[in-house]
Amino acid sequence: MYSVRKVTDDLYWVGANDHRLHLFENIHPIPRGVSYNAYLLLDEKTALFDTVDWSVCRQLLENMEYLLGDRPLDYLVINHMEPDHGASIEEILLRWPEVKVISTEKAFLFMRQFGFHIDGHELIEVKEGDTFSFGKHNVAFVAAPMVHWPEAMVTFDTTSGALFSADAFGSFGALDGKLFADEVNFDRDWIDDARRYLTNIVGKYGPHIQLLLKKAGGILDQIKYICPLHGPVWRKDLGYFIDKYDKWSRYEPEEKGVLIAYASMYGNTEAAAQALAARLCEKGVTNVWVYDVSNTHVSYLVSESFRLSHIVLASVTYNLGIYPVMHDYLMHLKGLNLQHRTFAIIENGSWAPKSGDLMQKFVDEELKNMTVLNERLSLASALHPDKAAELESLADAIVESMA
Ligand SMILES: Cc1cc2nc3c(=O)[nH]c(=O)nc-3n(C[C@H](O)[C@H](O)[C@H](O)COP(=O)(O)O)c2cc1C
Repeated sequence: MYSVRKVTDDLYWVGANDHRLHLFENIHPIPRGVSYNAYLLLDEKTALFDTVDWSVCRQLLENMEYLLGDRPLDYLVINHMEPDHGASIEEILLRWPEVKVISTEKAFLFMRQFGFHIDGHELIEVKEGDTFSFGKHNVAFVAAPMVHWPEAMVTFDTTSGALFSADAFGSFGALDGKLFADEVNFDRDWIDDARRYLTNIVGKYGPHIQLLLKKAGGILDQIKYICPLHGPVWRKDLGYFIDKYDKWSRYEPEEKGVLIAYASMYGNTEAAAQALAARLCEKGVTNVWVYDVSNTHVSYLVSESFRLSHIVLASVTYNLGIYPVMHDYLMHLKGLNLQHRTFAIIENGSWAPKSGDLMQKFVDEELKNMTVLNERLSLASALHPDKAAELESLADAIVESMA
């Protein structure tokens, strides 16, 4: 059975939702599922913008057959050919052998690399600034390299103001009937998954997102809809989400607040993390979030690190090193290029505490544009009352640095 939503009079969402996949890219948990969005334009010519993951191809086909009726599919526009969107390309070509495929040179190369049989079909290679007409609707193609793959482009419908934004402006989370961001409480129910999606998946390519935002900036007043490949479509309050993207891609925190990430085996470092959280709240800083790195998936830690201005690393020493799970979290921050945060350190060890120096070295040498506060809390096995003054000065230093 078809399941489509109308975006405009002649543009339809023909994608599908997936609640079965546990790990997006086989790494990021998606407890709220995910949507694969594709859009069908019924103009004088018909055009499908992107396809869907293979797991939901059947739904895409039913949606298209319903809307097309006796009409042929004239064009397939591929903005992004990563398999969660491109996997159904070949099926579309098999069912509509006359369809002409519009995409970038690199995307065609990737299609061949992935083994799609595209040759023998009419391929229309486009690049930055090229335009095309489907009848009433004229579109312009805009290169979006590394948002999130090098072949990516976005397509702007200059007639309707719809921006087919590929992976940009996407989010984890299945739509479950609600297509538009204004049909949900986005700021309450979606923003965390949108941030987790963007920061973990494209976080490394902030400058490339900035480039795309600059291009979009020139036509901001003409953009009426943002149609991403995952998550809700935007037709109201576009500035809210564009502003979030701007912050994330400039590595600026959204909020003044403290993330306390602790690594603890027997609970003593955890107790110190809790004591610090309590002291901070006592001093009026209540935007404090405490996470155990061992039972929090790193994608959430990354997302929270992008949200908040301050990060406290509290780790036991483990075989003269940083606790491995904490080290993994730090490696993710490095890989995703996070910058402009203030760090504080709590270390623990029973015979040769090293984690403090090592975490400091990591932040200083492996991350960019970070500040580490001088005050450090160093524990020999457990936090005792004789450390109250050190704890206090660490809390004070954090509060002062937030002013
Ligand atoms: C496998 C293992 C390796 C450890 N390596 C060190 C070490 O190199 N140096 C050290 O001072 N303590 C080491 N410790 C001890 C813990 O870091 C220490 O007991 C710490 O206080 C535990 O804090 P927690 O209660 O938060 O787990 C090690 C403990 C384990 C289990």
